[in-house]
Amino acid sequence: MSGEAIRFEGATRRLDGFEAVFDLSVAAGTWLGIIGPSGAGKSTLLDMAAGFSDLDAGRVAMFGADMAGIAPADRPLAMVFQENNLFPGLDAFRNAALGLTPRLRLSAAERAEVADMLERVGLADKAGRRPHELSGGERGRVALARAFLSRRPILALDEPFAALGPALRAEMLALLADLRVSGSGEGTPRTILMVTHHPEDAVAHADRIAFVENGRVALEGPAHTLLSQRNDARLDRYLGPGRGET
Ligand SMILES: Nc1ncnc2c1ncn2[C@@H]1O[C@H](COP(=O)(O)OP(=O)(O)OP(=O)(O)O)[C@@H](O)[C@H]1O
Repeated sequence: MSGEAIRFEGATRRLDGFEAVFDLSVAAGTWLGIIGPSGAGKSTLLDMAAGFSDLDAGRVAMFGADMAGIAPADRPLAMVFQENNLFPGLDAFRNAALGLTPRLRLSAAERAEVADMLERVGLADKAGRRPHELSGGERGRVALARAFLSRRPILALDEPFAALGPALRAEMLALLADLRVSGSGEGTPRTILMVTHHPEDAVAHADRIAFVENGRVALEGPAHTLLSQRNDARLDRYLGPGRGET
């Protein structure tokens, strides 16, 4: 899939004294890291893309189609939250399978597809466990399996691995990088919008980085150069002294 995966055009949300107005274009197949201070509007950006509430002005388009009035479930986007949003009463297999179909009865082919995805995320032997019987990293794996099974071309991740330690976070990011290519069917990598509080994670994995500040995309550019330019006072303030100079 080529072209533009998502475009924000003056996409506006007003919340109790806070106004976010986003203009941003993300090419299909891009991994975009979204960074910025707390309260800058990063989650609001993903929320606008997911369509959980209406815009106050402007528009969001995906693959050229205006998303106004399109329910979250009907958008070509899957969302992964930090809490993973797994159903506590369902085992890992069922939770993952919900990405494929809301039905509980699966065909043999569907069962095989879910089993294959659980294998890929390293949970083949834990398919029967419910979320509370899994570690944080394992729950994250189930959430990723569900997102990839949904076959939606855009994945939006809001601090998905924030609760994990550095080594496990690195492991999960590597898994995401692998699934993004190998788990995409036709060979086109998924487009990823990933909010992170770890700029180094964005540099390590993302193609591009958007720096969000005060409800705007203040800077957007290639991951490897955006943070090292250090010619922007707002970015300097966010990164702190001595960061991003590599
Ligand atoms: N439902 C809401 N009602 C009113 N204000 C809200 C609501 N949700 C978020 N806000 C405000 O909107 C602003 C942006 O919030 P948002 O969660 O998008 O920031 P963020 O960059 O994701 O922050 P963090 O990094 O801390 O998660 C904040 O000032 C927040 O207090």
